Amino acid sequence: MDSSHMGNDLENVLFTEEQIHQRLDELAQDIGRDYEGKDVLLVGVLKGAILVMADLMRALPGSVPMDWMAVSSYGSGTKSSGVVRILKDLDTDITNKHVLIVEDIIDSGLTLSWIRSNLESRSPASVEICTLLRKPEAAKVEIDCKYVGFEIPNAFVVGYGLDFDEKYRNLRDIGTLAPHVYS
Ligand SMILES: O=P(O)(O)OC[C@H]1O[C@H](OP(=O)(O)OP(=O)(O)O)[C@H](O)[C@@H]1O
Ligand code: HPA
Ligand SMILES: [Mg+2]
Repeated sequence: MDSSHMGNDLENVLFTEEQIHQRLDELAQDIGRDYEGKDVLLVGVLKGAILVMADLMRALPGSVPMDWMAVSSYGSGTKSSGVVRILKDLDTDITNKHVLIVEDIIDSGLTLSWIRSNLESRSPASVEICTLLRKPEAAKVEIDCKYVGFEIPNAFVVGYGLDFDEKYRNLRDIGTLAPHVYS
């Protein structure tokens, strides 16, 4: 195991574990109220959303089922080309179901834009999105996202599920990476 201190690789902590949990609790209250009397299926997007899902679902009232999709952006080799391939599809038939997509971050928006229209083509009762983070300045497509944890500036962030080269996902806080890490 890499024994270096991941926390030292952060330039700035943007959100502590406590702030993240508190915000997810607030979102869970809104979601619980909006879906009162309805069955909702949480759909997480692997892998970044695993911790958002874990904390959000435990803050929701009642029993809430979850399912997962894994997708890969590819094409030019750059991140989020907008060309998306399904690596793992849902196990669940979502026809006539209320679907709430759970994400860690909306950056360009290309990933979620594709996933949303893919899910909408399956005749669900509804599709909404809950994301912990959104970067408004980075948007290449507008996404109608009902539940947003925090809006952040256009900087690369890691921690709480978010990675740089598959590292830092297990950091408890979310922060920006120090330049020495990628130079
Ligand atoms: O709005 P976009 O510009 O499309 O970027 C956002 C997506 O990119 C990241 O996932 P990534 O594809 O890196 O995979 P990961 O979740 O496994 O980290 C993140 O978790 C979002 O799913
Ligand atoms: N950090 C980690 N993964 C990401 C980001 C980010 O800022 N944007 C899209 N995927
Ligand atoms: Mg992701």
